[in-house]
Amino acid sequence: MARHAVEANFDGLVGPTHNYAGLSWGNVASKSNVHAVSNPKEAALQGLAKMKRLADRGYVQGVLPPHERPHLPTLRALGFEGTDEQVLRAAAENHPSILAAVSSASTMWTANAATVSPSADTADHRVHFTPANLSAKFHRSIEHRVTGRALKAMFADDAYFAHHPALPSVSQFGDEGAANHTRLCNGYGDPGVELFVYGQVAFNEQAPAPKRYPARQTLEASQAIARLHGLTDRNAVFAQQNPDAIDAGVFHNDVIAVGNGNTLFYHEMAFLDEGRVLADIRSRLTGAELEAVRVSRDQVPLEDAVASYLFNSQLLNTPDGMMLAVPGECREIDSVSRYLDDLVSGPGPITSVEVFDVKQSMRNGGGPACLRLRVVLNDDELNAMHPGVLMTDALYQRLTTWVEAHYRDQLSQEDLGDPMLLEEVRKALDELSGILGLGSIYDFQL
Ligand SMILES: NCCC[C@H](NC(=O)CCC(=O)O)C(=O)O
Repeated sequence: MARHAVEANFDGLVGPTHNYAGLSWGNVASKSNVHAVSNPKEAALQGLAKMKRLADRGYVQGVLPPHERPHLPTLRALGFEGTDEQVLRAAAENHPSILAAVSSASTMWTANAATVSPSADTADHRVHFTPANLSAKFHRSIEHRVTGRALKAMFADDAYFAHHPALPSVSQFGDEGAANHTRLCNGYGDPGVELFVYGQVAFNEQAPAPKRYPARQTLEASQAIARLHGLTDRNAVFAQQNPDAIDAGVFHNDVIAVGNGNTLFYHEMAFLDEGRVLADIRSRLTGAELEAVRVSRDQVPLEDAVASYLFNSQLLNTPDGMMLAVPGECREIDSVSRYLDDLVSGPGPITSVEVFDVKQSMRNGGGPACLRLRVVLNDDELNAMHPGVLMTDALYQRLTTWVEAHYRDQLSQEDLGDPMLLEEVRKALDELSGILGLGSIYDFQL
């Protein structure tokens, strides 16, 4: 008999240095908003409002803390010396691009924090976590150590939870975490099928690959994660992303597909070999029939899918079907808005659509799905995890007050070298570790 389990969603709390630095070549929004002035306070409040709304609807909602940025240990490792102020000044004056990279609040996109396999799928029946090395982008490659610490603090009991270090940080093992990983299942507590989507085969130069933009995830990385998590051919499927989609700005699979339960919602351009992917899932899925909700180019052109982030939505169970939690931009693009109206009035599994305003994050290429890490937990595992990070009315109030007290309402590239900003961040994060009860996870606290 399957255990009762829930899908808990852990959203990344937006950090106080949220800014638009244009760091992600291949991510259209990041490039087109380069050097716009950001509003970190609004960004964090938008994220908290999303978490609160979903928690109020009865979903298990948690929060992952932001990291210390600018990250002084990285600047020191790159040879910047002296007091913190001197290090910051030297970086700001001589290497503003490096300072921007170590100042990114990119840990908000927790779909890239880790890959998580639920205990119903793994050989040792524990929940397995591997933080993503994010080696494709320097600003993101510095996330995994602190992410690993936070995940260990939240899921500490090794009777239930297994933590692996990130894969080797080289392009051959480029790993972007759950953004390229979807689980199909009957009930959450039933054994499922884990779909790993990769952009490129690293050790075969002849294999199909994008021409314009980088493929961030390799097959070899996905296979390594599956091995580490104790998955087998019976419950893991590996599928190549369509290289043309990557070249059109689909830098992660979660920009073009999302799955929940027995349903895979995807664009026809998502996979290199769509027929094989569906057949591989169907032959492994037990207890349920796969519902493939396919969106054609005629319904939604690929560029509209990328601009609206239609597929970067959360697909959530409701009492009478499934709800698609979409970013506001989906209602601003005609083809997408029309498609959504048809979708919910049709016979398929997706029965409602709700709009979430995460514009500050969207302008860096992060929609509702990028902002959350899914962790399927059975009742014992939910009881065993650290409860201080789970969203309640009280935690929402505390975090909102905390953001109001510590965050700026505008931030430009010039502000990143301000020593006051670093001080504000450390003070805020020190207080936050207390609020969340996670202990010391930041370098400045060790
Ligand atoms: N899953 C969504 C990730 C978005 C993220 N954007 C960024 O890092 C842009 C940051 C900037 O350009 O300032 C990325 O591309 O990895």
